[in-house]
Amino acid sequence: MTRPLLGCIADDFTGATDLANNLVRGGMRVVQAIGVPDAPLDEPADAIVVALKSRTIPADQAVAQSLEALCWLQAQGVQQVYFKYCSTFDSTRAGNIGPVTEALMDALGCDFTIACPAFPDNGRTVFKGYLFVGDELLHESGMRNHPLTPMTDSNLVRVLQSQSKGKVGLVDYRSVARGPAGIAQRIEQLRAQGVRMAVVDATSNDELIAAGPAWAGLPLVTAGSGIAIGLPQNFGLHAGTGEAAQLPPAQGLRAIVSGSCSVATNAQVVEFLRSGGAGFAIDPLQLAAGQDVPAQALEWARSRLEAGPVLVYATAEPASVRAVQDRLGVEAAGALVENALAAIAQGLVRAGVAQLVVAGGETSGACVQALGIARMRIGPQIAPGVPWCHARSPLAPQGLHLALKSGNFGGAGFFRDAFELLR
Ligand SMILES: Nc1ncnc2c1ncn2[C@@H]1O[C@H](COP(=O)(O)OP(=O)(O)O)[C@@H](O)[C@H]1O
Ligand SMILES: O=C(O)[C@@H](O)C(=O)COP(=O)(O)O
Repeated sequence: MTRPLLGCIADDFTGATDLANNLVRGGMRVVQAIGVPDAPLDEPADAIVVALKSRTIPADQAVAQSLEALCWLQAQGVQQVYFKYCSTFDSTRAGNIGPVTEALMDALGCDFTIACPAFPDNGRTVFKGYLFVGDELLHESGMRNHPLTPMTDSNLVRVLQSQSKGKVGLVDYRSVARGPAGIAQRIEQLRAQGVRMAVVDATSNDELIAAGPAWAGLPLVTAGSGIAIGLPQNFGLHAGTGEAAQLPPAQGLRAIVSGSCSVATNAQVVEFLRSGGAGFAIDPLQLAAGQDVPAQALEWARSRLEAGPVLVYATAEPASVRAVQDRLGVEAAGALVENALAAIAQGLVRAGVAQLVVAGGETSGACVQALGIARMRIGPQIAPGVPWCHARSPLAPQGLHLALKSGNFGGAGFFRDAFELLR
């Protein structure tokens, strides 16, 4: 069996399918594992993505889990390691991008790496070290109100430096415009200045593809999913050489579980309800008061599932999220809602749902773990960064289709578009 070339560690589950999707589109055969597998890889793959739920946990735990993933990936013989985080650089004050990056560098004996969240297909661009989300700077975008990782500084050199011991620098757009030779020259300058990590400017797919060869010699790259489109060429693979898995035909009932409070998800929920979709809103304060909200949601869903996709959502606008957090605390509110949505996802699958969209990275982590899924196959793309996947679960031995939607990905009609693609 061929050895995998690229070993990836993703800090959340939507991010993992996003990266796997871009690698597949770039020509790689990809295996996506949920958590660190307890056995060696048993199928041919060019890349393996290990999905962790480590974005918002304490930094020391994120480091420990990432190092465990690294160890397993090294045992599979990977040649390069890719630490995948969010294209909006989602982090807490403590990290975890800086601490995990530095721990991986130390373990790999690597003295330099890059940090590039650019994902132009979804409007994430980096210019002079500043991250833009569409036409807005990161700190002016909806990300300033994220329930768990509010992003209030758009200067990524400053953000990464605040989480890191080593020195952070910038490979700016002028060097990137000169292609791999210009980038190599800039990296040498930065190394001479004692810089260990460099944010990389990138504003287009063309730049990311052209820059790809510049990363070939790095044992570790850290990024959103964007740079993945430039990596397969380093291993002699190109778009069109691999293909998205042919997923089995879709069967079973359809549902959406949404715990994302991001701007795009709020618009998607509004649009689904506006167009006549059936929705059940979860009130976190009722959960906190001990009401069996999951049972109520499942009771509500059971009579509606035959008629078409149902939506169960905790998605809310920032003011309402803040009010809940003020009452319950940020972490407690997040965990309460995630656990409830995970129990609902389990109940829905037990009730015959086999086409499930989950909106939100932390939410997806909680749901996929609750479904006992170990591995996912990547299928066709619904929207940039969001593929349909297929997985086996002890609750659905025949398998189920899953789409893990990152909070800010997808247009307003995403939920209906997703099911339409499976028809
Ligand atoms: N109404 C709500 N009030 C407070 N917290 C909420 C509410 N709805 C969802 N949450 C929490 O907000 C977080 C959203 O994060 P996540 O699922 O990663 O979404 P995104 O992909 O948009 O970042 C989760 O921890 C979720 O449980
Ligand atoms: O890179 C991205 O933006 C996504 O792949 C991602 O990580 C999304 O995280 P959530 O918005 O928390 O789903």
